[in-house]
Amino acid sequence: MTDQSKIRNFSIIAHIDHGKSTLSDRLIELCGAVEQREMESQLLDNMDLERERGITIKARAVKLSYKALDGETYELNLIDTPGHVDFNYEVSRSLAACEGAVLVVDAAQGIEAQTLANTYLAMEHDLEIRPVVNKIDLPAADPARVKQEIEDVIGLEAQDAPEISAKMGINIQAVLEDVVHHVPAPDGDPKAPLKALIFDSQYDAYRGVIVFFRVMEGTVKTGMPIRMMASGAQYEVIECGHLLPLGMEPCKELIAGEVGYLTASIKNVKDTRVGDTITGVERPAGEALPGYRPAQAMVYCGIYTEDGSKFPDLRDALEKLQLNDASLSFEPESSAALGFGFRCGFLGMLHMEIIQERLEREFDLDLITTLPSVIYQITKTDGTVVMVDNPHNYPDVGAIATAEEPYAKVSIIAPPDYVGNIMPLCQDRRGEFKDMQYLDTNLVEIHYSMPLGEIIYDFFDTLKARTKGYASLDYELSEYRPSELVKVDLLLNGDQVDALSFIAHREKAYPRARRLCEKLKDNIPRQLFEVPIQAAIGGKVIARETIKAMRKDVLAKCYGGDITRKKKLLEKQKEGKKKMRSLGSVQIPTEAFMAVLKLDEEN
Ligand SMILES: Nc1nc2c(ncn2[C@@H]2O[C@H](COP(=O)(O)OP(=O)(O)OP(=O)(O)O)[C@@H](O)[C@H]2O)c(=O)[nH]1
Repeated sequence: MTDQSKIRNFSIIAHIDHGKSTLSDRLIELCGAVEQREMESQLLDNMDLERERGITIKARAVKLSYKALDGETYELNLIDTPGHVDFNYEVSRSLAACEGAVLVVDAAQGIEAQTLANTYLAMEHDLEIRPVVNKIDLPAADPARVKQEIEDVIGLEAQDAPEISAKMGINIQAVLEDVVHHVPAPDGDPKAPLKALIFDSQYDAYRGVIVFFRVMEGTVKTGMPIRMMASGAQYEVIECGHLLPLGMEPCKELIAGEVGYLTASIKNVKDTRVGDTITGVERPAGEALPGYRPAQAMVYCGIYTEDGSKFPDLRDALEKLQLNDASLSFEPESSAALGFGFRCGFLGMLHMEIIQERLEREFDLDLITTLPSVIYQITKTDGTVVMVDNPHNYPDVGAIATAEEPYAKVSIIAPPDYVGNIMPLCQDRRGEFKDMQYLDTNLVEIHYSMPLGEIIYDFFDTLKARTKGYASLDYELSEYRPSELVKVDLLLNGDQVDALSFIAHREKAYPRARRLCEKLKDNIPRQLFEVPIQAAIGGKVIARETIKAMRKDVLAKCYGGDITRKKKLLEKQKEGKKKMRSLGSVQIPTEAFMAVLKLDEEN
């Protein structure tokens, strides 16, 4: 049986680009797990998209076998964490599976925003944090200064922190020695009823869902009947084992403290939610592990294919993605402007972009997406309550008794110097200040209550820009509150374009409507006739732009007196006009349409 005292479970945390992935690779390499030539450049980020965007989307784990200088062999489980606010919950579950964290700090840059934010997260989970100073090969490296900074700013003992170059492979072993000797071994009774924490899962076409977990108490065995405590789903373990860098290694059992995977003919990741507790059916645990939270879609948008006949392909693609992503939701909808498509729900804007990109890239679809929206709660005058995630379904003003929008509890952590930049931003986003407290002399935590609709529009990016990247953000849906909501319709040539309607707070509706009109004007090519662009609330126009008619003399090319040709051309032009009008809308080139929708996300 595995010796618990020889197990070390840890994550690597760092500010972006400080060398987290490079160090992971080096650790894997040093443990002899993978020959260099076999190794993909970055094993832990194993999706193309992740590699290209330089972010880690889903948590992963890998087991390394390390023969330490003390002659003992240790089982090291390196658990990777995603790095964006949309996936904060997954990060928290991954950290909950660890006892320690290696904090990588760039020897030239020193402490940066996410260094602090991630350290704080690790502290919340009571992890043993081990600083490592990376990139000592750089000419600008100043490890002594950076160590002092770690001590002064974070308050972590850092004088003995390993000084390394992950890129050049210098002093990597010191990191492993440090982990082995300072990160505590896991505890937990292997004989207790099973409690295993799910921190990730993945769909595999042949084996069904592969669940990644950390055993907190008890033992997982092949053949054992198990139950997911939150979802209630029951299965029998077909295979369990360890996650090695190049694949899975089955074994008979995994004891408390170990990290591994199991398969059980599970058809859908929905049954194996991140954060859920796996227990045994025969001897179930009394209560689940703390911290489970079902994934909740925060942002919705309509997704359509450019080519309407590709609708079935879009459905197939979404179904496939959903097998692997329990937080993606979708249902069919239709639009007069765009045809048949799906209303999709996401954890946040990044999640939305990732899904859109995967649909386009992995499934070769050309998409049109509508403006993102949150879910509004409308009580009608007849007493019925409707949840509206699509402006198209927004009831008539006359039928609405109260309109409510979702609010979120927002927590921002930043150095005190930036408070002066953060507060006006939150106020501008209709935030309601709650409180502010000093975590230590260098960090404050500010709480706001803010409409979710204001957060999803680039709040995170603006916050980062205003704090030189130093602020970190976390938010959680709290409640619905009455709000002065309006539905704004966009009219082209007098006809409503349903895909461009949006719901907003009255105050924000005007500027947004104006911007949208301007963008439409800039993006729609001139037509043969003048096209008014209007934004209206109810019947009242609140913004207007005009696309001037193309001044093309259609007769210019007709030399001489060929009257039939002239007639034909004039006829064609008229037809053109008619076609546009009789279609009930202006023909907008798809690219222009997308440009308008895309640009608006930035506002
Ligand atoms: N000079 C030097 N460059 C390094 C070292 N370690 C990493 N780098 C470089 O720094 C850049 C970022 O490294 P990554 O390992 O991708 O950083 P990361 O923290 O994983 O970044 P994200 O995955 O985007 O969060 C890459 O270009 C690496 O080659 C080092 O020790 N010395």
